[in-house]
Amino acid sequence: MPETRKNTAAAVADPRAGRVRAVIDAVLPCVDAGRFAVKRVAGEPFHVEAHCFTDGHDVLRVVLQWREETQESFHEVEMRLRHNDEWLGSFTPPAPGRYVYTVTAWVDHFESWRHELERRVDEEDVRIAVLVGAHLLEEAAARAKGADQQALKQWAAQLSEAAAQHHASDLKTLALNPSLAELARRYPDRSLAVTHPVLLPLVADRERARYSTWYELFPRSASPEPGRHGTFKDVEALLPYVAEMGFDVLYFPPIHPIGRTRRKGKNNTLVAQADDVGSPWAIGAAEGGHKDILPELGTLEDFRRLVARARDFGIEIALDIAFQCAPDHPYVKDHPQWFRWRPDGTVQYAENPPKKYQDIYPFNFETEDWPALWRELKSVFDHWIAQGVRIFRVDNPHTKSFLFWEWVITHLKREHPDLILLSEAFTRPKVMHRLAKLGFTQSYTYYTWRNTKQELIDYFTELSQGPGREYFRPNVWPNTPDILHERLQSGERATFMARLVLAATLAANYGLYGPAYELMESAPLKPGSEEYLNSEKYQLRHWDRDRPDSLKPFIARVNRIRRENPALQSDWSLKFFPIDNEHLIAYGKRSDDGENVILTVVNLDPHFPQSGWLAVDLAWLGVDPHLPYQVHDLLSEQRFTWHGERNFILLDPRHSPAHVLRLRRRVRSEQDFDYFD
Ligand SMILES: O=P(O)(O)O[C@H]1O[C@H](CO)[C@@H](O[C@H]2O[C@H](CO)[C@@H](O)[C@H](O)[C@H]2O)[C@H](O)[C@H]1O
Repeated sequence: MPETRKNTAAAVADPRAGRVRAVIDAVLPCVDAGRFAVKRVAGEPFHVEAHCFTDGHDVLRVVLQWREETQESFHEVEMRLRHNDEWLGSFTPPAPGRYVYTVTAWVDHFESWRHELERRVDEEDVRIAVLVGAHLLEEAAARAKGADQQALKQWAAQLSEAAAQHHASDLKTLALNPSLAELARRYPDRSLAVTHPVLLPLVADRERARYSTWYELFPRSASPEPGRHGTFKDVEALLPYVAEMGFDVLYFPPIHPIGRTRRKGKNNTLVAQADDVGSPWAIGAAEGGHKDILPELGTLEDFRRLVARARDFGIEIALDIAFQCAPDHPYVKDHPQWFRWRPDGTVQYAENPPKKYQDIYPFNFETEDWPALWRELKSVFDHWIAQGVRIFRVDNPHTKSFLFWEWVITHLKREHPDLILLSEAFTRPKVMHRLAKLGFTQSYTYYTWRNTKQELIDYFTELSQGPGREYFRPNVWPNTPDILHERLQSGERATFMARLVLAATLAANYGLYGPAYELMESAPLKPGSEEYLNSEKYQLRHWDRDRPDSLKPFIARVNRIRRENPALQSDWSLKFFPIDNEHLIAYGKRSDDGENVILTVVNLDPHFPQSGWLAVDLAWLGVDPHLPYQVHDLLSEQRFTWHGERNFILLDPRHSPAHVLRLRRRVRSEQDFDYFD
């Protein structure tokens, strides 16, 4: 039966249905009418808006209802009318997990009566209205119990009695007594209430989902001795280095045994030499597969110790989940049905067009044995979770089945609500968004390829203000082992600094691939290529991390600024400000309470000083237009006193391509002298 006819039939069957007058037109936020979850952070208020009204001018009451997904009873929060039939309410999900919320509304006869009585002046009208009120209070008393019931009955009797004796103004004072109204409000008649038909889902993550600072390194290049394969113990020795730079997530490309058949050689060559180490994403060899560790890196014990040591430095280890197999992977022999075999007995290698991955087989998600495949892949996550890992970067998720992702993420997050999954899908926007909707906590973005002022403004406005922000949390990277953008190929220090400042201040989640970044590695494989020359993807590298020109101190400062300024730890407050120079970009971010305000200005031209007049919005900054204010450059420690909206900016890339300015408003102290806070 068509949906509308079913509804009509149900309405006729329910004797109440035709009497319901409250309408819930929309409940926001919601993603695809409730098909997917909105994302927020546990411990932070979640604001809900409902569009509710009724015919005529009776008064509505509207409540927001929410509960943990697995609980049965709802918590209820009264919503308040803002204007224009828009009702607001909020609740704070107490812990990471899945929640549901909805809205219930009803025409409230008691509130309507009060509203009506307030407007009455005619003595006889007031008297009748008061009698009506007495009747409503008796009804409320019938719904109440104990002392409340007695109080309501008493009030009803008082009103009936008073109606016969008192003047209109006394009657009104008596009837509109606010504390008695409060009591009556607790016992509303909800028999004709309507509830929004969809229980909307909400995923509450832990804080690191909103604010995280990632550093990617290849453990095999962590050795202090040139030519020796790095180990987890070497990475342990690098933890202070990573911590000093202020990173809180340390992410490794796959750490598993690497296939030998079709192993790739240095610089992505298709024939490996005897000493070539292969690509870590070519997972699986005689030594094992996705649950095993490449013996050269160390043992499972070493790994567990590294995870624990990292935690002492405030760093979480993130692993790469790359669901694909080198031809030598044990799965290929043990579960041949998980691969698509061609008539000639071969498997077509994996691709992410135009890239070709000749050294790996993709799984066939159309296999009839899919339940076993799904369970096995989930057990890979389970295995690493059992070793203490809670953050995963998922390789190329768009080349695997969407149904699988929804299933596996739902189950994993139900069991471990603190999991963070970063989706590495540099593909079509709609596909990236679908993956985020399916449950990925964070998503890679196109930031790497957004370089001009207008590109950055358009892209970050979309990310921070567009409807996708309800479920798509950007994680922006100025470089990755796969992407050495043309701009960075110039090797200019100012460009590396500017791209870093942009990433770190435009996005609350950002990461970089080091030490290539801090050492400003800039040589491409060949002209026009975005691949690094002598990429660590195919060979060991030895890095001189102590090089005097390293950007390490600069990165450490930028990350410290992020840590000390809540304005930079979330995305939605971003606001761009006009500045009359195409090479200068300016924007602000502020904390939820408006106390912490950061203005960033970046010179996108690495060669020349650029200057311009910046126009800020004083009301947005929370600055009194009649007082001067100070901006404190947290990069250079310079302080500038500004007046009014328009202020002059000059940025010389030879010194610093950016200002990260903390607003210091003028305040008056108790001793009555002025200072900047
Ligand atoms: O496809 P993307 O560009 O998003 O990159 C990710 O996935 C690739 C496949 O896992 C991975 O590619 C690397 O590993 C392949 C398998 O060993 C190898 O054939 C490629 O040459 C190598 O770049 C890429 O690193 C990863 O980020």
